[in-house]
Amino acid sequence: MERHITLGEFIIENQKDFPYAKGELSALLSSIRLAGKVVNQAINKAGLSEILGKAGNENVQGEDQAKLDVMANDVFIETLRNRGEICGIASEELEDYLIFDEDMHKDAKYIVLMDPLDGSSNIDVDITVGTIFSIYRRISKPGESVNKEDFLQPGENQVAAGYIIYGTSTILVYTTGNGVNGFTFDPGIGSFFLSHPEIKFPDHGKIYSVNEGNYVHFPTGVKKYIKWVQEIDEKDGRPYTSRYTGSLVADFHRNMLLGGIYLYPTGTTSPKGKLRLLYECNPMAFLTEQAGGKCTDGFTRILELKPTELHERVPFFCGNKEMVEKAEEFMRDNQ
Ligand SMILES: O=P(O)(O)OC[C@H]1O[C@](O)(COP(=O)(O)O)[C@@H](O)[C@@H]1O
Ligand SMILES: [Mg+2]
Ligand SMILES: [Mg+2]
Repeated sequence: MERHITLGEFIIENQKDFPYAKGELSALLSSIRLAGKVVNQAINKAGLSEILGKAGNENVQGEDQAKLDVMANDVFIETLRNRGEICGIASEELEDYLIFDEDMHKDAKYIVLMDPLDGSSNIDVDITVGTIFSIYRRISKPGESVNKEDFLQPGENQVAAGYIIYGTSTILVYTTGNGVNGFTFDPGIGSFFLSHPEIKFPDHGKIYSVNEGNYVHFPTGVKKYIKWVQEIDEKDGRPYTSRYTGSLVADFHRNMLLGGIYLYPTGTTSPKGKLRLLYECNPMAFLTEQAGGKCTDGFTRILELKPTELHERVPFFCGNKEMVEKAEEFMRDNQ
């Protein structure tokens, strides 16, 4: 039987593809893998522990934090703090970015931005959730103190991005700009193995993912696009199928494998949309483009947007190129 290579072997083997390869990025990816295992274990037995339910405080987004949001945030921060590959981190669950100023971090070249637990509304009801991460080289010089500019870089500066999906199986999917690969966790062995090599969006998609409960609040362009996908047209396989889990990672993963579009547009209740540019949209946009798809805010390429705030939100149109271009057409024609 063909032996699946482990994530560790793959990271080392592909280190050469990375211009600055000295092993720090490989070590950083391994740290994320380690923290992911710890969070995965907690999620798998969440119902048997005190980890379900709300933590009793609000995060900077004004959302009630789930205990698992806090736990996952702590696990990733402490794992990365103890391993020295990064000089700072920003998270959905932290108001401001965190500088690691211990000596072992001073010369570290990378920073991480992350959504420790994505799909929080699904935690207590056992529906798939995830972790999203985005990695940049710092702009400030090693030895200097980390500053806001290090975190407010456009998405096209990312050196790596990915997610861990805690679903029927746990899969870590990432890119360093050389394609997208997925690794399934084997709990019996305790390792991630290459299971989804060189993931590409299929040529055509037939799935649309949007919270139609917000339909009345959507811009005209989105309303017309949704009506269009629901019309009958055998030639291009409409009506499309509606699939929406409430977890970005789960909807994105399905749509990347099967072909589809995920939309979180602006709305009268969320004038800038809901998803956060730095640790939700940028990493998914990097993966999307590496997998042959397209990702915009309805008009502009997500990866070209210049961030101004850590937790800023942007409208998000992501998926098969032709599907996103069709949605953009409706947005342009109905401005
Ligand atoms: O419930 P809504 O408004 O449709 O929003 C669902 C979206 O919000 C999110 O839950 C936001 O992420 P967090 O759970 O990390 O806050 C996405 O995963 C999901 O796609
Ligand atoms: Mg999220
Ligand atoms: Mg989250």
